Amino acid sequence: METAVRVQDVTQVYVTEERATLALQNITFELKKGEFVSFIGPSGCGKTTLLSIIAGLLPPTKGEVTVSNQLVRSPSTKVGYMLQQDYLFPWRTIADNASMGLEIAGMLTNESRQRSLYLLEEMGLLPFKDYYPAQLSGGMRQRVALVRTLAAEPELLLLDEPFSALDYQTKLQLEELVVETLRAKQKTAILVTHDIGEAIAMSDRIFVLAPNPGRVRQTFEIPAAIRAAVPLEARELPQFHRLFREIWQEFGGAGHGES
Ligand SMILES: Nc1ncnc2c1ncn2[C@@H]1O[C@H](COP(=O)(O)OP(=O)(O)OP(=O)(O)O)[C@@H](O)[C@H]1O
Repeated sequence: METAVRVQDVTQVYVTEERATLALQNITFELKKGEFVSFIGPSGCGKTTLLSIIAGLLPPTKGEVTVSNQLVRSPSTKVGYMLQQDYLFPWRTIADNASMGLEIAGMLTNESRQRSLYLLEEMGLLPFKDYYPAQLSGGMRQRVALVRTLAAEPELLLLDEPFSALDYQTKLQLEELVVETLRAKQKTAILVTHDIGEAIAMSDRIFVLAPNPGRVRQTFEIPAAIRAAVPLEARELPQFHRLFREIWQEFGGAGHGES
């Protein structure tokens, strides 16, 4: 299958007056088209730095990133970024928020606006298209943010803890919606999360990062039985619990919860 993302020997050093921090050291991996991977690891291991480099927001000190065989030098509509906060504009309707990414990218046409309305429908949000963000729940707002990200038809989605501000039930529903939507559209995705359970339930592969210097400590392939299930069902499987314990031990069992 074709390679969607190639991260080659990426190293990032932050230099301040006080110190130089090796935030990432020689990170190398490849993702196939349609693959969903997660990065987990303690605070400060370089997760946000890595996403910023892949998004083209930060040039790496060393190494390179290609998305669909094109070198990443600056942000592009090929890469969609979804964050913990939805960053919807309170004065714009849901439909106008959903098409905002298209507008900013200069891609707003009748056709692309229609596509964002269709995505709103897929996410069960069409009845709310004329509402304002304050009239929606946190989970609904994150769904609008997902529509906004998908409307520009990115080839790669970067998901930086997009569910961490939601209650547990909403989080599970959104995990399922995101996995099913991305699988159906064959989108490649990179999720950053502190939640081991979420990473196992959603991914094909998990990279565990370690800090000082930020590096890949271990990689886990997710068993087929888990990948075949939707996230809620995946959590019931014995393979899920075995893997959870294995990754938990990798962390020393501290500071990381299933919820
Ligand atoms: N702009 C910056 N200037 C200097 N040091 C930085 C800068 N940004 C990040 N760092 C340092 O680089 C390392 C990695 O930071 P990064 O934010 O990528 O980690 P993270 O894994 O995303 O952390 P968290 O889970 O807390 O968000 C940390 O030691 C951090 O202090």
